[in-house]
Amino acid sequence: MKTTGGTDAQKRRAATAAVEAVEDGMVVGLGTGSTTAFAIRAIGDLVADGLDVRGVPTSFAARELARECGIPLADLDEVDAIDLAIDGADQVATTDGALVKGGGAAHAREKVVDAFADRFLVVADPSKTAETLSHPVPVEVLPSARSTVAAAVSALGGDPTLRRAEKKDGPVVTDNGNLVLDCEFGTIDDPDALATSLSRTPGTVEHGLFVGLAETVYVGTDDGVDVIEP
Ligand SMILES: O=C(CO)[C@H](O)[C@H](O)COP(=O)(O)O
Repeated sequence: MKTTGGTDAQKRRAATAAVEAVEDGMVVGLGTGSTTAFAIRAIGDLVADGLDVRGVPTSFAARELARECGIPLADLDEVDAIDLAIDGADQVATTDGALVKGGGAAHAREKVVDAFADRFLVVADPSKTAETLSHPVPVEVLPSARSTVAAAVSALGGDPTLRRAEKKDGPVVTDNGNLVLDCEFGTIDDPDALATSLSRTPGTVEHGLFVGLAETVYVGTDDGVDVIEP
C-alpha cells in the first residue's frame, strides 16, 4: 500500500525546504512517513544547534524518531497551539492541493495535528503529484464496524480492501487500535464531497482525504524543489 516512488535525495530536498520555516520557540507538528523523517532529522540537527522547539508527533513512529533526534516532545493536549505542521502525502492534487494520506495508517492523528496547525506544509516527491486524485483512500474504522463501513464504501462506488499486516498474520492495527480499509474510487473528481460522505459513515474513525488543509506543498525534484501554493 505504501507509495515510495521517490528518491531519498528528492525527499530530503522537500523536507529541507519545509524545515526552513521552523523558527525558535515554535511548536511543530511532526508527520509520519519516509519524507517527513528527513524533516524530523533536520529539526533534530537544529535542536542540537540550540533551536528551542517542541514537537507534537502524529504517530508512534514519528515519536520514536523525534526522540532519537533529541527533539523535545509534547502531546497534542499539552499545547495551546501548533505553529507549523510538516507532513508527507501519498498523493497531492496539483490543482488544489487536496491530499490522500494514510499510507502509514497514521492519518487520523495526522489530520488532527495538521488541521490544528496554523500552517500545514506538505513534503513530497514527484511520484506523488497528479492533476486529479486517484490513489485509494485509507479509511480507519472501528474493528466492529469493518463490514458496515465496507458496505457503505461500496454504496459510494468504492472498492474496499482490508489492509493486511506484512510481518504479522491478520490486519494492520492502527496506533489507535483500529483497522484500515483501503478504498479504491478510481478518479476522485470531487474530493470534498467524497470526504463528507466518508465522514458521515458511522464507524469511520477518519479517512485519508485532506481537503483544503495544505498551505504549501514542497515537491523535491532531482535538481531543486517545486513549490505548490494551492
Ligand atoms: O500519510 C502518511 C502516513 O499515514 C504519510 O505521510 C504518507 O504515507 C507518505 O509517506 P512517505 O513520505 O513515506 O511516502
